[in-house]
Amino acid sequence: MSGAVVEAEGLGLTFATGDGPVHALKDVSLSIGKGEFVSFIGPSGCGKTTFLRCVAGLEAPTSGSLRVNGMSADNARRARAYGYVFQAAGLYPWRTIGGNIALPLEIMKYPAAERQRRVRETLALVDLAGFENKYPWQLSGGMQQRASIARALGFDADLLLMDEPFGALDEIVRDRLNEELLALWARTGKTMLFVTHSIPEAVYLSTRIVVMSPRPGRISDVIESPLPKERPLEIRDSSAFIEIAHRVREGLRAGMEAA
Ligand SMILES: Nc1ncnc2c1ncn2[C@@H]1O[C@H](COP(=O)(O)OP(=O)(O)OP(=O)(O)O)[C@@H](O)[C@H]1O
Repeated sequence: MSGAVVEAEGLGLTFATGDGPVHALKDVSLSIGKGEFVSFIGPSGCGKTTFLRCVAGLEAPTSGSLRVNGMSADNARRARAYGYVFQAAGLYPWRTIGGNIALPLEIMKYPAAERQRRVRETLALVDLAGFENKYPWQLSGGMQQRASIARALGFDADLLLMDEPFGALDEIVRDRLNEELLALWARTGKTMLFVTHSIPEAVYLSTRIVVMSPRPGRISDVIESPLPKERPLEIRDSSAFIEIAHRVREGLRAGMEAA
């Protein structure tokens, strides 16, 4: 066994639609090791969400193979191998922030005291200590997104799947959350799969950037980041950062031209 957290080999997914087949993914091969921070970037419709949903066992590939934590994606889903964070925070408005974070733990039948402990712990991790009894509408958009990350962290999965979690936020809030997410990643050592449309966000966060292109959705470039693990926001002005951003942009352009 390779020990990879995610191992995709020749992965393909074709949706049968009324207008004919849609090749959402074609021949995607990628191995993601423990503790990596991998971003997926590409134009709308290139299969980023579909790939994440395959890893999550929510979509069944039509060709190739996929292992998550050494098992089928379906079994990994059953074993609750991952936390999933969506673009919209998706908190239940009638539950408090603590109640929202506790919900998956209730479903998994964690005892009340353990639920309480984990709610407190994850809220502290995302810098929301003390907000347990507030309702989602009492929090800003950025705080709600942090609460949804806390919910995904609550049951200690080693793998976090994040689909454009900060896409709807303004740039200043997004910068702050990017910094916090990096700190959280450094503290927890989790494996991150992160979908984004933003080149600076992908370059700032990732140890590896997967550039995708559409029709059919496939990988057009994989970029290893030479940036150090410690990354103050100012690193975005460094020549190393600008160079990687340039390569991502070129990869996106080449992918669009080939499509
Ligand atoms: N359930 C489905 N049935 C049919 N086609 C689908 C389905 N889900 C996705 N697709 C198609 O598959 C392709 C890839 O979609 P996907 O949502 O993975 O792209 P994406 O890169 O995440 O796009 P975006 O950046 O807009 O979120 C698109 O052409 C989409 O229309």
